[in-house]
Amino acid sequence: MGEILIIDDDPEICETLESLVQRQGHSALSIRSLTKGRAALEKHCFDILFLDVRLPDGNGLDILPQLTLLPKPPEVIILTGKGDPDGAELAIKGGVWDYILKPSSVKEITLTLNRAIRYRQEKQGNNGDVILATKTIIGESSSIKAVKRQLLQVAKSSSNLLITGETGTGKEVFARAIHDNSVRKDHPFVVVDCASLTESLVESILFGHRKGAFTGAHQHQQGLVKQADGGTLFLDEIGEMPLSMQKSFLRVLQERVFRAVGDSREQTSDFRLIAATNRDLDGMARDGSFRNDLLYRIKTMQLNLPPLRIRTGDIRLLADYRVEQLCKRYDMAPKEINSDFFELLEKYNWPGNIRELFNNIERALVAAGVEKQLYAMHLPRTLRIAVAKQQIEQLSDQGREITTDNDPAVRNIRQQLFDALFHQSPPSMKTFRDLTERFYLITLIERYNGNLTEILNTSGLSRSHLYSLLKKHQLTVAQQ
Ligand SMILES: Nc1ncnc2c1ncn2[C@@H]1O[C@H](COP(=O)(O)OP(=O)(O)OP(=O)(O)O)[C@@H](O)[C@H]1O
Repeated sequence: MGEILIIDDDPEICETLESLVQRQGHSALSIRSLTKGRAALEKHCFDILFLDVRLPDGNGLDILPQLTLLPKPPEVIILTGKGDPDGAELAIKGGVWDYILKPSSVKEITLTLNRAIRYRQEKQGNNGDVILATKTIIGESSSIKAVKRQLLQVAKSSSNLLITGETGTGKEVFARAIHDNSVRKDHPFVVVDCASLTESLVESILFGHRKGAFTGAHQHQQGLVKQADGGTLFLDEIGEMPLSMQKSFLRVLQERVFRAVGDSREQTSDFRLIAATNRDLDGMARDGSFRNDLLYRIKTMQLNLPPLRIRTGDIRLLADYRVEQLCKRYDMAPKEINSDFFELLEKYNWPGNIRELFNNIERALVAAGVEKQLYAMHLPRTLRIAVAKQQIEQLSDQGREITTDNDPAVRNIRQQLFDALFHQSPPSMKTFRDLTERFYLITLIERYNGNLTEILNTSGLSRSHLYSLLKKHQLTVAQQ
């Protein structure tokens, strides 16, 4: 049995909550103001606190810092109204357990309350410590540290969660870590890849089917939603879920009730939903390709993962981790990583993020074979060319103001590009010609400091030909 405190100035809400709480076998105390609520919390230890945001003598959220000072702070469930859209966000940032939007169904409040009580009991059996199992989440940059802190917060709650981030940023890794750090960790973590669901089979895969429900349904089949009962249902790439399915899924989310294909009985499943996407769901909702009401439901809480290019400081850690992991997996002797290997990795902008980084490292390891050290030259040629091109682009942009022919960076990059081009199979004639044409022009512009007459004399090009080449390579001749 738990002890529940309700702080809300609305007598009707207090009454409803009190009777609901008591029906679940807990004791309840209602208080109508913030000041009296503070006093009650000082005097007595409560397990759960239902807290209204707008109170006659202040904002309910202001009480949160005081709670952290209590020896055994209660789990907080915020009661927030529709007119207070920031309430939920502030509440989550303040580290509360969950929030309920007023008015809410009795079922929804009961579910939230029961989860909070269950969490509380487990936590007490645990001395109150939550151990963050993030061994698989590598990174020490400030942006990843901030997301790890949020991970700890959202793992405490059972609210629906949307993880956003570019492809390969680790959305599934985070979803698993949240599950592993939650009270549901001993129950299944079920992954649904929405991109691979075909419209005809989607209902049966998610909700299951009865024997004979359709041609080919030779036996009863349990769906993924039921398999996630007690655990976490992870909907990967939710933006790909067919519109027809979004409607049925919304009902499951609201009521946690569903019907298997060909079955007249309803079944229940108590799962925590985590959805992930690299698409702009708000934009999709605006143009009608994603249901607004479903979006509103799934993004009760949100976690946004940073792209690798804004946390280049983590690249070394990730590379070390991956090399060690692969050496163990393939039973290879540990390899040392040369600094030029890291330097090259740090120069690339990684549109495919950590997945792309890991793939390239694996290819380098294969290329290195039994060699003890990993060098930049072991990295795939395509990557080295991309880095060289990227740098030349940067330099030629800057070149209008700063580069000189003696700039070691320019020479170094050219060398890198030629090494990269001829290290394995040579490029096509056209690629090679385009690249060398570009270097040639950049070199002339630098050498003659943008003096058009000298560039024309040396190159032997006609003025119109030179201009068309400059246009092709997006270069300009500017005197310094
Ligand atoms: N912080 C991290 N530490 C270690 N490995 C990571 C981290 N983040 C991602 N990875 C690894 O990167 C790869 C891609 O991760 P994951 O599949 O979770 O990305 P994703 O964002 O779900 O990708 P997609 O959008 O394409 O589904 C996996 O091999 C994963 O183990």
